[in-house]
Amino acid sequence: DRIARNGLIWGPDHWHENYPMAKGDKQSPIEINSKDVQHDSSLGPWHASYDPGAAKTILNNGRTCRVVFDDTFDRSVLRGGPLTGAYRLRQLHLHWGSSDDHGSEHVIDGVKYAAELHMVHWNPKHGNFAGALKQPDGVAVVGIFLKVSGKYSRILQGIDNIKTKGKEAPFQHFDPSILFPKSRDYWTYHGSFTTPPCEECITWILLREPIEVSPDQMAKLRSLSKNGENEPVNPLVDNWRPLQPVKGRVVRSSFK
Ligand SMILES: COc1ccc(N2C[C@H](O)c3cc(S(N)(=O)=O)sc3S2(=O)=O)cc1
Ligand SMILES: [Zn+2]
Repeated sequence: DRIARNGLIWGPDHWHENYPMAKGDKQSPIEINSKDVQHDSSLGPWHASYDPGAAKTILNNGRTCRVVFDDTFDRSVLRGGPLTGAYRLRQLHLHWGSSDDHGSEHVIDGVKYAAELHMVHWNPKHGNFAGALKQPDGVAVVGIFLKVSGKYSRILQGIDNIKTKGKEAPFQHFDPSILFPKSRDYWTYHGSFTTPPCEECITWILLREPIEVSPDQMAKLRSLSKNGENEPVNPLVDNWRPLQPVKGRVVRSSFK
């Protein structure tokens, strides 16, 4: 009952009962309408310098597929763009749908992508991750849209051995930079985690150019299960939060 009450089972409309931030005025995801976007010429390029050796494991936590990195020092960092200072890469994960026509959290001019990959970084000036959560400049998430096409790009090869909730496997010598598209163009706005506790501590950096994944890669993502190994099969799909109100926020772009 406690689990049901914390909204993870009842879903997004109940999260605010345990996480009041879920009804804040800087929630994510949002729809980005190009007509309302403001180009900001002061927004420079962002730079990621990731150490492939920082990658540790890939796991299925029943809600997403996550790769975790060693963030005990400035080993894999993101800087530039809208950010001040170097933010440490902590983990990456994905949100996806039950079919190719939806699955992303952010929506661009009405377009929903098949999936959205999030690279989560935190600002070490706040001491640790828990401290960073409480700061408006505490966390930076790079969002990359995935679209399905015949062209083949290997994402997260290790999905095979984390089929059920709780499964974890080594995931080493992995440089997440290979996931970046050619263009560095991005939108940026201030928002929140798209899952509880929905803290409004995130500088979102959404890449304009989607990356392409093959149908079988998407099928692999959709073959993950929410359930544990010996429980009834409950496919892990549609782990995206519905759109949240923009509430007057301005989305800026690095491009015209
Ligand atoms: C105690 O507060 C916490 C806050 C956040 C987290 N994490 C797990 C969340 O699911 C979550 C969701 C993220 S998203 N979809 O990019 O907005 S990023 C992220 S997390 O890995 O930082 C853990 C504890
Ligand atoms: Zn996410």
